[in-house]
Amino acid sequence: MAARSGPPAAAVDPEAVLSHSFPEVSFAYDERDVALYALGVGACGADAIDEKELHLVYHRDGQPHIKALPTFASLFPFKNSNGLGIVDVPGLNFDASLLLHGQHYIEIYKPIPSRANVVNKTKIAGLHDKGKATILEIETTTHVKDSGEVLCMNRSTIYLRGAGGFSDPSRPYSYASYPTNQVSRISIPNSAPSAVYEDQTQQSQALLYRLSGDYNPLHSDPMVAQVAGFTRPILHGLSSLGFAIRAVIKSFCNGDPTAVKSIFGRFLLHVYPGETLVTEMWLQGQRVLYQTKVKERNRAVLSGYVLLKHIPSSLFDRKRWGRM
Ligand SMILES: CCCCCCC[C@@H](O)CC(=O)SCCNC(=O)CCNC(=O)[C@H](O)C(C)(C)COP(=O)(O)OP(=O)(O)OC[C@H]1O[C@@H](n2cnc3c(N)ncnc32)[C@H](O)[C@@H]1OP(=O)(O)O
Repeated sequence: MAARSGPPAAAVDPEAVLSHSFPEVSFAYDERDVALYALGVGACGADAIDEKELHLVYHRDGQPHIKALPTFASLFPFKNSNGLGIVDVPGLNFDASLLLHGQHYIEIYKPIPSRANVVNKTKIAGLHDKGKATILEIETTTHVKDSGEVLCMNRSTIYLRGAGGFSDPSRPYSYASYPTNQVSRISIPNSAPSAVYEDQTQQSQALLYRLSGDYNPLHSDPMVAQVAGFTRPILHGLSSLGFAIRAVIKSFCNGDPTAVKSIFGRFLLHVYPGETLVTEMWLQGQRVLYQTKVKERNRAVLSGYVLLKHIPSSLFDRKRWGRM
């Protein structure tokens, strides 16, 4: 994504932003993309023959195709033109070097195939003036090109630091086209988590993850990271989300990536590649609440929930015995 030069002009014209329509975008992906993504979110990172994860990166001849993680779908919005497709939105002036990913929501309607020709339809789903920042929400629905079957929907919440203050502070502008309770910040239970999963990110994690399609230099260029206020390049929010959702799938779905219906995550703080992610999880009916902390700094960096299609029967016993 190219940064605009100079400070943002009086930042946002909501009418112009909301009337923008995005072009449809077609693209294809295959198993190589699916496997590369899985490595970028740590699959088999601790054990190259992990029986709950090898199917995410490899399949032997005669076996079914490798399986796509549900969060593989989070890459689809990055196929939109001009990076994220937001650089050219009229009436939206912002400094791209200050952009952060704030939240992400995914609905999965069909298991994500390991290869497909697909089409993105994108629209603006939200715009909020937070004074010091503007929040822009982009919704991308992806369907299979030939059949028209709808696969998934991504709603990306983008936090544009320094671009707010375009409305009356006593009645700040806020628009959303969806029920906001889908993505409200979750409260972490006081009880002990049902499961805890620890994962080590690699120093090269962001350099590997970017090859899946988010080439924002914030994650690779030390100078750009410094301008954005970080001591060094930070990990993509969607890579951290991928780590957390892998933890849920391993802990509650016996490694089956098709068991997930929807996913929500709020990025609370940046992660530096090389840090250790500890994901605590609480099973509440079909929902798994989670919170991911960076072990080295003991800070929460991500929290949210995963809605499962059903509670796997193997969990009934484990639930009875409490903590896994
Ligand atoms: C199409 C695909 C698009 C995807 C684009 C992504 C491109 C990627 O390359 C970019 C990345 O991956 S960046 C890395 C991942 N993200 C991060 O590391 C951000 C971590 N979070 C933060 O730093 C702070 O929460 C921060 C800075 C976000 C907010 O902190 P503060 O400024 O201190 O905010 P605060 O004063 O607490 O709150 C102000 C108002 O904003 C709301 N808010 C806060 N954090 C939010 C968040 N994470 N997401 C959404 N909204 C958020 C608050 O609720 C508050 O609003 P209100 O006053 O109405 O309650």
